[in-house]
Amino acid sequence: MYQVLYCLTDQHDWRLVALGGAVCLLASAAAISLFHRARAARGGARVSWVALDAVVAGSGIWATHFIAMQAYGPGAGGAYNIPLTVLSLIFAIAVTFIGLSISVSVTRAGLVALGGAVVGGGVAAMHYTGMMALEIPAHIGWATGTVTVSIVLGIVLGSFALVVAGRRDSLAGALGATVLLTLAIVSHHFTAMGAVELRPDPAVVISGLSIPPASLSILTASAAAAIIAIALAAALLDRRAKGELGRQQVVLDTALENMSQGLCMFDADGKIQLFNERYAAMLGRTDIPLAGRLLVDVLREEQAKGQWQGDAGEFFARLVADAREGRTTSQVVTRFGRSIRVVNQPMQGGGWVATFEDITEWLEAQAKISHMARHDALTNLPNRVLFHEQLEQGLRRAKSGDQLAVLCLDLDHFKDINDSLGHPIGDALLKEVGRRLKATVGASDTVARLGGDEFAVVQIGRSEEAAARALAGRLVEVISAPYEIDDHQIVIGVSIGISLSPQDSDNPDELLKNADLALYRAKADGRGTYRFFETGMDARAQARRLLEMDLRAALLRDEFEAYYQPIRDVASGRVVAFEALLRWNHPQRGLIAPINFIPVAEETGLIVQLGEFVLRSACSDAATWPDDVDVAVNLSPVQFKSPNLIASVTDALAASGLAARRLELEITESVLLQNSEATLTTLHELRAMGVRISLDDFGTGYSSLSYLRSFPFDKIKIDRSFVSELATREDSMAIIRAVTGLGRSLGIVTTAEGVENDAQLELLRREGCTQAQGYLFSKPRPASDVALMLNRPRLRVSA
Ligand SMILES: Nc1nc2c(ncn2[C@@H]2O[C@H](COP(=O)(O)O[C@H]3[C@@H](O)[C@H](n4cnc5c(=O)[nH]c(N)nc54)O[C@@H]3COP(=O)(O)O)[C@@H](O)[C@H]2O)c(=O)[nH]1
Repeated sequence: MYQVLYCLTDQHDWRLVALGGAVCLLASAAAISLFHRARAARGGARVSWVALDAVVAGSGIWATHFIAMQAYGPGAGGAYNIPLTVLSLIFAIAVTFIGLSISVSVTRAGLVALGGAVVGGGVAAMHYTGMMALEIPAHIGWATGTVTVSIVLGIVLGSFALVVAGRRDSLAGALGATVLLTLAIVSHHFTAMGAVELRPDPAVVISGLSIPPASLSILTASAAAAIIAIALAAALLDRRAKGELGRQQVVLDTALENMSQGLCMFDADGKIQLFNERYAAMLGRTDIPLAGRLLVDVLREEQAKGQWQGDAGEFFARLVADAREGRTTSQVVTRFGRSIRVVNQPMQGGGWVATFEDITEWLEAQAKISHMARHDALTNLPNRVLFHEQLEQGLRRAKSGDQLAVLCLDLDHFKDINDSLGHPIGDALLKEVGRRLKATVGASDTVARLGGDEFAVVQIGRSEEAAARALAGRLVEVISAPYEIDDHQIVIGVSIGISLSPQDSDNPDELLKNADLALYRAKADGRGTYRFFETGMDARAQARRLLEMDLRAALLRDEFEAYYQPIRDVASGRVVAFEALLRWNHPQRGLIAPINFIPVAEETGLIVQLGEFVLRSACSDAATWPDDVDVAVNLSPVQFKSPNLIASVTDALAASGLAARRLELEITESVLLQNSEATLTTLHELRAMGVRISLDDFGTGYSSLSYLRSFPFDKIKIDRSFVSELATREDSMAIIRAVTGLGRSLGIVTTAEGVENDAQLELLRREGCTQAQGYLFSKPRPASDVALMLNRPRLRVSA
């Protein structure tokens, strides 16, 4: 120690020592600044920063050494061996590069210190190589102990310098590290100089390959200038980088605080490094200190306040482990009644970023969409999709011995209500029907709206046939009870088809199809009732579907033809009219009678087209007949629902040129049964055109006499069932007598249908019946036979 002090005070020029110290401080400051830049960079950029740092630090150590050597009195007369001097600079730079490379790339303090120790070792390597370059007329010896101390000082202080520098990039840290690195270099140098033992010897010759002190002064001054330049450049770069960093920080902060998600960044230990306000607000952590705290501590604090439940330690350990093993996790948690999706994304180099998204509204929208996809918007009942699922579930869950019933419901004539009262009333009616259905079925039964006016029910139990029968009866009753909607009194019936599982099928689609077939039967049987599925319904429905397809094709292929049957005046025997009767010339099945296709044509609405065809044909054929022969055309009740009826009659008359008075339209009582106000208006309009109206099949309905009062018919046609029983049944005779009497007193023509023999004709003549029609005169025949039928009173040849 004394030796070192003596060396410093007595053997050195203090002005140059101060200069060396200043150069060393400057070089150390630049080296530490560059060290921070290198630590912040990655890959190739980091290597460049480390290399520049090594040049600055190595040159600084080297320049400090040689400036200090200029201050060293005993060495003043000497020179410096050039190769060793250069080698000392190379050692300084190379060893420093190795040490810095280690410290820059690691985080553990021990390893950072190891890098610092290597830098300290580089200082020593440079110093002693530089000392070997010194050529003076003396022998240089070394005090081993002091040499060791000098090396240890360089290594230890070098380690501390880089550990402090590596801890954080702050001004205090940078200053501390700069001072420590300066101390490492300076303390090593002067301790090492204290170890020098000179034995003067004039015989020692200075080699030719040496550099004189004056030249060395220039060299060290250049090195110092270079260090100052590099230090200034580094400082500038540092300032710029920090400025850029600051701007980026502002941008990052703005982005963080304006994002809709909450964000929190944790280091590898689970300590909160960064978070935004949204995160704190979303998790209700605004009043808890968060920055720099372990998440587990935050959770425990919340737990104490009753704001967090669970095992905080276990939860935290799992998060840390997931991040360590690179697992991204995602879950939805509920906080303060809100649903929050949390995603924990591990980061490279340890730690994780957690993002928090409030998905409450999104989940609600999802639930709404899913509800809408499976429910009917009008009634809020399950729709066909959900009904199918529930039916499948019911079938799966049904225990052995359980039975399941599917009831398909269709409102009777709902379309009429929609058409006459408008859709808002129709909608309100459907809603009320849905409500009544729900109120009537059992708690475990399912009600659905399959579309339009179709509803369905699934019933599960042990004796389902009896239960289904009881429920169907109740439903018919409940749905048929009057409705009061917007001051309208509405009455509507319902038809129900029922299929049972397992007997009818255990397949949901089959069960629905079978219930549908049974529903079709319920409608065909007069509506307002229920029917169970029976085997064979399927075949009948299939046949009906085929017939419907066939009918449509037949219309396109023009396979229909109007036949005519004469109607004779009973008194004179003259043909007064022909009744047009439709026939289907089927290419395979031959001539088909209307009884076999009119009902299907009526159900499908095809009767409208067929009726128009008969009207057109009848009018154009009749226009070619004698002027005193009329034509009668049958009108179906379905044609009265078509808004085109008047137009098609007008068109048929106009197109044929037939006088309206020669056209007779035959309607049955069932026409008057439906929406009678509108029907009567149409009948009056037809009548006003000059067309005559007959009441067909008289006597087969329920209230024939009251219908005679409701419209002034031109003709009553007595059904052939009375005529055929004339000879055998007294009451038939009485009815014919009553009707002909009624006709006479009301001034209405009466026509007896189905006259097959002279006896029947004779009786009718006696009772005063006006006209007769039947096989006695002729069967219905094609238009080409009209002339024949006009000329021959009897034409018994079959048609
Ligand atoms: N809406 C329309 N309905 C039509 C049309 N064409 C026919 N029809 C209706 O089809 C039903 C069956 O008609 P059809 O098989 O032609 O039978 C008619 C006559 O052949 C039959 N008739 C006549 N005389 C006798 C007889 O002496 N014996 C006997 N067993 N049958 C006889 O009666 C049918 C005519 O009846 P009606 O119409 O009541 O005068 C039938 O209900 C037709 O109305 C059409 O174009 N449109």
